[in-house]
Amino acid sequence: MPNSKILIVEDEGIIAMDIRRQLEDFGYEVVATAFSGGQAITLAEQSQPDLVLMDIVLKGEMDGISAAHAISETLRIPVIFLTAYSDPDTLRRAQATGAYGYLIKPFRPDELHASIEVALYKRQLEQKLKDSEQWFAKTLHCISDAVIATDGAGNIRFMNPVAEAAIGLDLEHAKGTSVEQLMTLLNQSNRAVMENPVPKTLKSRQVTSMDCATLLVNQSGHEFPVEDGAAPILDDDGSLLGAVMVFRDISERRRMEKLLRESEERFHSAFDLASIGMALIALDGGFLQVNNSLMDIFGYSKPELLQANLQMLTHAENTDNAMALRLRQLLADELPSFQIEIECYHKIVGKVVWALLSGSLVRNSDGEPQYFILQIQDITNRKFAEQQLLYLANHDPLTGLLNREQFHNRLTKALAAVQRYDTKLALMYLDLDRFKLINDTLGHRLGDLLLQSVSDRLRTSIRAQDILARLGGDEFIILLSDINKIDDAARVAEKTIDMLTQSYTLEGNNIVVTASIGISIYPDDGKDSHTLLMNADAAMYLAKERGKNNYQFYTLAMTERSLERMTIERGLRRALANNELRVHYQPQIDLASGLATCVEALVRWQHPEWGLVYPDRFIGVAEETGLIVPIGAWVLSTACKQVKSWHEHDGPFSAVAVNLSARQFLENNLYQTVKQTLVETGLNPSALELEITESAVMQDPENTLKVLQQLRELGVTLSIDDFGTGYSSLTYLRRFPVQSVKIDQTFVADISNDEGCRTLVSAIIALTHELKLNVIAEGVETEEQLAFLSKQRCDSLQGYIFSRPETSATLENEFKATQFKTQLHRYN
Ligand SMILES: Nc1nc2c(ncn2[C@@H]2O[C@@H]3COP(=O)(O)O[C@H]4[C@@H](O)[C@H](n5cnc6c(=O)[nH]c(N)nc65)O[C@@H]4COP(=O)(O)O[C@H]3[C@H]2O)c(=O)[nH]1
Repeated sequence: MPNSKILIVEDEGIIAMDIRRQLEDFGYEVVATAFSGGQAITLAEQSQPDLVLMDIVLKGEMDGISAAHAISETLRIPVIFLTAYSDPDTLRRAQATGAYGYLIKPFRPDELHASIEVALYKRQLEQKLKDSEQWFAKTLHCISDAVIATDGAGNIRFMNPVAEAAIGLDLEHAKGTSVEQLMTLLNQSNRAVMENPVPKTLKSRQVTSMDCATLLVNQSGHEFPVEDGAAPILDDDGSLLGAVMVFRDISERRRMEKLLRESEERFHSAFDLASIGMALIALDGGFLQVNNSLMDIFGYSKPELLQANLQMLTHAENTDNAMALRLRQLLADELPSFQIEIECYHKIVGKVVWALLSGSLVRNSDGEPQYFILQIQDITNRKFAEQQLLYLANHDPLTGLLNREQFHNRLTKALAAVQRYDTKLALMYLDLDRFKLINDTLGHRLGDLLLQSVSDRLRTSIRAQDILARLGGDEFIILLSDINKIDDAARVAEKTIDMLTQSYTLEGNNIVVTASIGISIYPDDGKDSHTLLMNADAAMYLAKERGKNNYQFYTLAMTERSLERMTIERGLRRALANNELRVHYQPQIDLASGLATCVEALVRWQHPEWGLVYPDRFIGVAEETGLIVPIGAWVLSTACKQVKSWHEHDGPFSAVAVNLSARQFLENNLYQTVKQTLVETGLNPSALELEITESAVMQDPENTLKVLQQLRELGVTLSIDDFGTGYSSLTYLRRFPVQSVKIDQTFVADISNDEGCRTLVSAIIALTHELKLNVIAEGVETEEQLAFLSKQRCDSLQGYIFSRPETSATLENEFKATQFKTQLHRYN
């Protein structure tokens, strides 16, 4: 190894120089020459040679052996002794220093060269071995497994730090001890002592694994699960040198496994016992796992479900659309999870299950899709309740027809659709005539049955594209779509009226009902739902006014009338509050005496702008709106006060006739109002006559009869007004406690020119007298009428011929009853 650095230690200068020369010839570098032991140590320290050539006998206190000892011990530099002495004692001492060679002087240069080369090579091998050992030692230090190496007898030679920690003893103390003494191995399940793998391996020369359920009990009594085993260490020729045992503490792994097991168990029990349905679904839709609730929800057993796929439960369209889309989105990572409500099949054919389905996708650690997790909640009851609520919100509970709000929606939609085409729509507003009467006389139950039967008939009569609704009470509405001509709507209205007027047999009662229909046409009578409905309603009112049981089309005049009606209604409310109402009185003349004792009270409205307004203009609105009730009460009270005042102040009249409208009879407290008025005014009931029209009586004959009887018991006189215009039912005349009948002025007006009318008036007077009732004729204007009525022995007369209705003051001042006496005597 040329260029190796060599230190020469030789106290003989010539010999040292000779050796130097030889060394340099061999190509070595001589770093220094020392002449004593002390100098050798110092120079070795400074020059760090690869080799020291050391003479044993040196001048001074320290010989070469002592110096070599110090150099190899502290500086680990190999030393070759050069000496002339080879006695055994010197050799032994030299050997003890670990010398790399020993050359006896005189030696040949080639001997020196060979000794140096051998020493340097040996030194190099030792260094490599040391490096390798260090490398192994470091590696064993770093690995996380415990490593124990033993000799052939199983005694410890090496332990890495992990093994030291596991055993609870360091290498220094453990070295030489049998591995079996340092650890006990137990079977984890029965705690039986197990054979250590090291002796086993040493015996068998085979690799031995530990049972996986092995517990290691270490020096401190601490025990923990371990795994792995032992392997034999054999040299190149197969001789057994020892065994190496490698093991690891698997407590943490066991703990993790336990946690995982527990977590899986928790998942399984949560999965199996969850109150909502749960399923793991393969990517192709097949069921991988299902829980008990899922089976309950759909009625299938676990095996049935596990052989099936999601499609079996869901409606085809769900699987194709919403649900399939969501699953695809999960796979494409476009959604983290989803929730949808879908309609599913139950095992029982025809049974529907509504499910709230929440889904997510499970991926593995590489992000690859594994399976879907679905949670399925049975929301059938909620869904049905919602549908029920929706149905109730949109339908009339009695008839099942659409209600007002829903009709509005449909109408608005129909209008939006029809605007694109040039077609017409017709709105038929239908109201049953005198339904209240049926309801009140036959009871609400039958009333309801009638409404249901009417609905059924209407339902069957309309076409699929038409819309039928009940607006409330006895009001129905029909939207006829696709009307080409207005006549089409008229035909439907006629047919509807015919169909509805066929009698109904309800719980043994034969009931006949008629209907009034108002029709408005889109776009002629309005372009929006509100206007069309309002106008159909106005037309329906016209149908009512025109005798009911007919249909009317909307006209512009109706709008004007309805505006007027609204103005009057507003005005009347104000009139009551502002005391704008007046009562005028028209005398009634007794034919026999020629005296006027009774007057009829007639209401007027002193309008601040319009002047004096007559009842024909506002009584109808007052009746429709119910304002007639307070107005009627006011007129009654005013009239009673007036007559009372005449009684007290010797006035011209002793009795008054007051009109009552049908609406007042429908109010429950009419009797109380009359009674209280009489009490408050102090008027004798015999001085009060109440006039009711025939039609008012007929609206609710039973109730009217009851009230009339009560009023009669009070002592007031009762009279039938406008007789002859309505039913003219003699049966009622007989049954009702009335004292007089008033022939309607239309008959009186026709007396002069209508023979038939004269006959009718004569018959009414004769029949009424037969029934022992008084007859009064109103609207007497001419002498001819006066003469005829006198001749027919009409009891009393009223009309312009005697006096127009006047204020009480006017009558008090101007009315002269006596002047009629002579006039009447002409006809008596
Ligand atoms: N053409 C003509 N008409 C005559 C003649 N003599 C009297 N009249 C009118 O005939 C109507 C008689 O009253 P009615 O039949 O009860 O008819 C009354 C009555 O039904 C109703 N009415 C008036 N006041 C009240 C009231 O206080 N309450 C109620 N409920 N209705 C009333 O209004 C209707 C109209 O009242 P008015 O306009 O005051 O009209 C009165 C009166 O002015 C005549 O010779 N020729």
